[in-house]
Amino acid sequence: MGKAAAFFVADVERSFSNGFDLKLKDFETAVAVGSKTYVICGTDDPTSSGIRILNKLTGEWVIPTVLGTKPESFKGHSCVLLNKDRILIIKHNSKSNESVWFLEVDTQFIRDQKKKLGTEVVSWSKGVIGNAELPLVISGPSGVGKGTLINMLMKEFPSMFGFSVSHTTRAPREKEQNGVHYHFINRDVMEEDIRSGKFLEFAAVHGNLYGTSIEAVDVVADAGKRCILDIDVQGARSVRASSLEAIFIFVHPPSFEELEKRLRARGTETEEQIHKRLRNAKAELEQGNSPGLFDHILVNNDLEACYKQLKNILGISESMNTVPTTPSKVLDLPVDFSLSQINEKILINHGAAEQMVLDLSLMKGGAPGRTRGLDMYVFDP
Ligand SMILES: Nc1nc2c(ncn2[C@@H]2O[C@H](COP(=O)(O)OP(=O)(O)O)[C@@H](O)[C@H]2O)c(=O)[nH]1
Ligand SMILES: Nc1ncnc2c1ncn2[C@@H]1O[C@H](COP(=O)(O)OP(=O)(O)O)[C@@H](O)[C@H]1O
Repeated sequence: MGKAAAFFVADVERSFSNGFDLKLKDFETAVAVGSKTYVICGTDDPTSSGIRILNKLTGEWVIPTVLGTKPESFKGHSCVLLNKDRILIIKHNSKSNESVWFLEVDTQFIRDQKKKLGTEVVSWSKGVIGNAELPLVISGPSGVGKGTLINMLMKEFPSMFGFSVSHTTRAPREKEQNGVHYHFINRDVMEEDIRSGKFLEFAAVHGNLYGTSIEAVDVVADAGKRCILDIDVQGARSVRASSLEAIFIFVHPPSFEELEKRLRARGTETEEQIHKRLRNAKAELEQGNSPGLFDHILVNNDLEACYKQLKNILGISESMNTVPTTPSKVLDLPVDFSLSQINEKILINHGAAEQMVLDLSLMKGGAPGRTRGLDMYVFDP
């Protein structure tokens, strides 16, 4: 999404919508979007999806498929419809670093998912104050050294980077731990999860299914870290085509012979698996060079030199061991407030002389990732 356009004025409904009784409970809000009314549930009930939709033409209620990681603890909140495609939700009595959420109802991502899933779909996207660093997608043939480079980065900068733990149907290697290296999963379950829209991308690689769940990326972002995805070229292509912005890096071996040597020396695959990986490596190397897919190509010849180059691309130096961006000041949001808007600014009205403002003019990103570039500050008129 580019720069946000002028906002559509919020249409927050009370108890009735087009003559239908919405039966709103405590902490529930209703927002009209075209011929539908979205009721956002205010409870923490884990059995509830939290969202129900009234079709105002037929009076029918639908429980949509809800994608993305939903906010924890969700009681008092205020909301506003933006651009007719997403509902901005600000939690009452919360801290500014976890108060802003978007429920996407008609963005491109939602329209694509509706087509794919054949159901009503909404998706949560957390709002981030400031500019969270873009996720990093690292691809390259098996044995080229992706895992080694990623481990070096995570070891040197543990507070800066987090690994997106993929799901796979392949069997664990001896030293691999479930939930750390991969979520090892049965094929039937993974296929069902793919059908229900849990995956940002997935691909069949070397005869197994691999995929990145939306949650895997959200977990890292929620820990305030920059997410690293180790995925194959098909996966990188899918992410490139999605609305998740990222930096794409392809790791190239110095030669095919060296790749084979590393793969054998690693000693984690059978001879048959090594052959399959080497066969696939040829195609991957060709695709890695395809124009427009990768932002950077790294040749992993000397490991230390390659690692240094990777850090240069990421703009980090030896002396950095904290999050590179200056963290924004965390503000306390009042127990109760209402929202109004002036162009791309949302005013948080709570009766005090000083006013809180959420500035959306540099808003970017959105589901299946976070919504970044927001600013929140106190304004004393
Ligand atoms: N598309 C996609 N590829 C993945 C994912 N996770 C891992 N891969 C890729 O699957 C391939 C095989 O990974 P793995 O079995 O760990 O073997 P290795 O590459 O030899 O270490 C690699 O190219 C990974 O980048 C994922 O979530 N999605
Ligand atoms: N630049 C390098 N020179 C020599 N060996 C390397 C280099 N980079 C990685 N390796 C080794 O090659 C093997 C494969 O690396 P790994 O990180 O597992 O690859 P990938 O994750 O891409 O499959 C490992 O045994 C690793 O120690």
